[in-house]
Amino acid sequence: MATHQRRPESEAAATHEGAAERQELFNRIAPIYDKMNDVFTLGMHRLWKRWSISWSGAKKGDKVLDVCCGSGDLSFLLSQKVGVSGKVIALDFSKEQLQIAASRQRERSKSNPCYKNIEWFEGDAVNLPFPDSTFDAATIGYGLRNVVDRKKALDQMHRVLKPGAKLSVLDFNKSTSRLTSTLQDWMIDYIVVPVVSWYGLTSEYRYLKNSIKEYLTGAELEKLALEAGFSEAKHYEIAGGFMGNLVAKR
Ligand SMILES: C/C(=C\Cc1cc(O)c2ccccc2c1O)CCC[C@H](C)CCC[C@H](C)CCCC(C)C
Ligand SMILES: C[S@@+](CC[C@H](N)C(=O)[O-])C[C@H]1O[C@@H](n2cnc3c(N)ncnc32)[C@H](O)[C@@H]1O
Repeated sequence: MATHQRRPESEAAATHEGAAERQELFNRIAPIYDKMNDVFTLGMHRLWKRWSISWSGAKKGDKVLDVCCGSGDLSFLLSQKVGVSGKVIALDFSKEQLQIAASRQRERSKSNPCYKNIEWFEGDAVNLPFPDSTFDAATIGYGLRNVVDRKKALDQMHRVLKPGAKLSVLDFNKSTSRLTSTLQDWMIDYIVVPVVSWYGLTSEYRYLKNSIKEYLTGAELEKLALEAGFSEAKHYEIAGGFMGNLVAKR
């Protein structure tokens, strides 16, 4: 009888290879996700997200899409950018992440009604429930690397963008520099994982390391975006090469 050998810990990403496993992973880490991002980047991830929004070209009155919105960091920045006359559609397949996003929206809307322009959707990035040519801009922050079928997600984002609109893809940079990738691994192994072990989330953050290894380089992301039909694609390295942002024009 065939037995399913459990993969060694070193292939943590492989044990989260399916979409359902990743969906559960993000449900599990939702309670500490935002806090850990602030702690481990000393809040700098918020700056990188602001840059990503700027690269999207979103402006006042636009209707924009945030794919893999999670707890809503990019959605809230887009909300401020498009203002009360604009609309933000934010999609994720993690119920837990979306619950945190909606709770944050309720809280923030008390002091700034602008945030009421965000609408949350539970859905899959590879099957966006929106018509063609709907959005003036789109973002996907730390999401594309986690989507199993990245090409399909890019095809979908291309489809729902208006001609000439931009997609901004913020994520880790799969660096071609051995020093940078070694430093990334070291920080996750010796700083991130020991801390999150206090919350019993070791394998979830070990997945992070392997997902970066299995990601695409900047040049490969540019190529994939062009294959998805985008007319232009440019990848920018930020944060000393630890992170990167792809800007693709429809
Ligand atoms: C906002 C950040 C990461 C979001 C994020 C994305 C994922 O795919 C995950 C998967 C599984 C668990 C967690 C995440 C996740 O949080 C950016 C940094 C947050 C990281 C937790 C910190 C990792 C340290 C980096 C290797 C180096 C930090 C950069 C330096 C400060 C310039
Ligand atoms: C690391 S979080 C990023 C959240 C947010 N964009 C940010 O920048 O903090 C990745 C998010 O992608 C979502 N995700 C991964 N694969 C997805 C898919 N196929 N469809 C929809 N959401 C997905 C996860 O549920 C998770 O909330």
